Amino acid sequence: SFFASKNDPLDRCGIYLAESSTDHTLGNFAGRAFERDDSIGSSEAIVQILDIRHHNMESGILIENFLRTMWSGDATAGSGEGLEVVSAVGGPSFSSTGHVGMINAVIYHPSTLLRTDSDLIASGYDEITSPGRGAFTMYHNLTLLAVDKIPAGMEIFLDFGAEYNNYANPEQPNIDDYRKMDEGMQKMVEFFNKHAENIGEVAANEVYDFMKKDVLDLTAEERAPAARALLPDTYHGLQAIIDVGGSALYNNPEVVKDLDWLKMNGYCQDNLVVGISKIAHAGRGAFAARSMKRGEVVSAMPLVPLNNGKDALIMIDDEEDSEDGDEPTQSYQLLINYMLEHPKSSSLFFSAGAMTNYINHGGKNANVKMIWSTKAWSNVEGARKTSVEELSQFGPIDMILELVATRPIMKGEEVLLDYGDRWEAAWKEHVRTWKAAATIVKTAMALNEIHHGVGKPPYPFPTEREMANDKIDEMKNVLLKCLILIDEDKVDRRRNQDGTRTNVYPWIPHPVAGESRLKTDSAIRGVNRADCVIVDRSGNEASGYKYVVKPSAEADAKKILVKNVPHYAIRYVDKPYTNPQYELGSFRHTIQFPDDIFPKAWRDLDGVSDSRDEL
Ligand SMILES: C[S@@+](CC[C@H](N)C(=O)[O-])C[C@H]1O[C@@H](n2cnc3c(N)ncnc32)[C@H](O)[C@@H]1O
Repeated sequence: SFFASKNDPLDRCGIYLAESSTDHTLGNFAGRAFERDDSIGSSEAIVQILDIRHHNMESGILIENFLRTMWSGDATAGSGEGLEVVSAVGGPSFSSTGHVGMINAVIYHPSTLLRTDSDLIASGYDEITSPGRGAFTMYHNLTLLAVDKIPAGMEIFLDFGAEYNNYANPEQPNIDDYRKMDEGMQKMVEFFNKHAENIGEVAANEVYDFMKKDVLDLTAEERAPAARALLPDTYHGLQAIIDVGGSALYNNPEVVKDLDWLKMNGYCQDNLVVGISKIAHAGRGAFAARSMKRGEVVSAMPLVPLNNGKDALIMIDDEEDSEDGDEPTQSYQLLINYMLEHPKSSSLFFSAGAMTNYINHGGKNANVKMIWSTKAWSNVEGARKTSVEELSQFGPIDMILELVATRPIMKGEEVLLDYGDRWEAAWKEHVRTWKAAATIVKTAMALNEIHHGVGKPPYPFPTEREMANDKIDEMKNVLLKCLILIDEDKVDRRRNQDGTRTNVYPWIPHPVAGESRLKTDSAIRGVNRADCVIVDRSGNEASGYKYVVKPSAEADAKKILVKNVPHYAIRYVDKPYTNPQYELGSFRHTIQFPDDIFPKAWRDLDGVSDSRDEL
């Protein structure tokens, strides 16, 4: 099962949170070696924040510092939820840094797009009748993907795109300089091993200098200075660089930390795995990946403050017809259910811990509690003395809460926190008064389950022509998305009856081997995710289904077809603004920040603000 096995890699921590080697900012470090295309860490929850800039156009609330710590909806497969989607995530996807020379991982949007919800549905969750409808996120399974070999102890560096502003800087080696020079050095070592003895030391050094100056100037052109800086003084130094794992690691030894140091000074980021909560209607939950002792840190939660948070998370429905003079309807973003609140503070706090966003309310059955971090590399004391208005001077590295076990936790046990009495009362009231809408419209989750249910045979997607008319109403809230990368070199040009031509490209799998840039682009920026229409289908249940699709996002859609698209690369997604998380009447409540640890300096309200719970 999920948790079993003696030499389970889960028994060793796979990734640690600590201070980055690059700056006073958070970083993540490999707890073991990773191969290219391995996934790193656990599968995170994603909370999609919708049109937040639009909803704050008139509020005057400063939200940019908060948003800067979030991903764009493109990176998490959520950009189709609305006009502007920003994604709140925790864990290594949140707390890793970037580096122009040493990108070794990407946030991998197909992991989320291709998620399944069979476990949730099998647990008895009924999306129509559950009072949990719209109260927890439907986005999960976000993972990091290694795009390079990563030695144990090395910092995880993500491609944020922004590093590429520095990509052309000739003073600074970039990822391709490192890679090409490593290849070159390998060849040089082979050359000198073979010939140095015969030609003698003087001639060998002359050859080396010739390669280093003239050959490099000719081949690396404007990258020559950056590339040359990576080469040792004499050819004798080449082998040592190859031996440590290449020029990037040789020139930046500080990016690899000692595993014992990490164990002592870092926070393990994969102590928790996701599963279906044991609590009815709660959705997913966090479960212990390994047994933990009382007092042990289960996970760390770096906090991101959002000033005037409750107001900033209000959505105003300005589409609604207000002819009758009614005020436009207001509701809260789903994110509020994932935020910490203290009644005496105007600030809310997003906790970006590894898997901590999955932790449910356990009331008296809670087995973890929050305490402040005392790590030497953090400056919690400084942040705690600063007023909420000034808090943005501090990064999440200085606002770390530890979730510690209040009793021994067994491997496989659900980890639960006490959200507070007011939360519990609000949830009880919600369950008492909640009524299911009479809806026959299915969500993407329900439809994907038909075609991709785990443990069920694949059920074919209908072609455009086969789409039954009586299904159209039921399907009106969803769109088809295909993961598409095409092999441009293998185009097949067909002449149509009307004289036009159609280009038919073969589909290629992703992740793709080869060029790093294409790989990171398609992984994180959603460039291989397109609206699509199914034109034809072949295969059967036993052999699997293959499709011919029309990528309708292409301007020239009519004239492009993609063939051999496998069944798994096709998914339904919800149309904008139809996900249950936007429905009025969905449960909304913050998590209580424990009073005994809430800093005095952050208390800027008088505290009689319970009425703010209601909109
Ligand atoms: C921070 S999230 C916890 C993770 C969430 N279960 C998920 O699947 O993403 C908080 C939300 O989880 C659900 N939840 C947490 N504890 C619960 C409980 N004891 N009973 C019912 N729902 C709960 C509620 O929908 C709440 O708004």
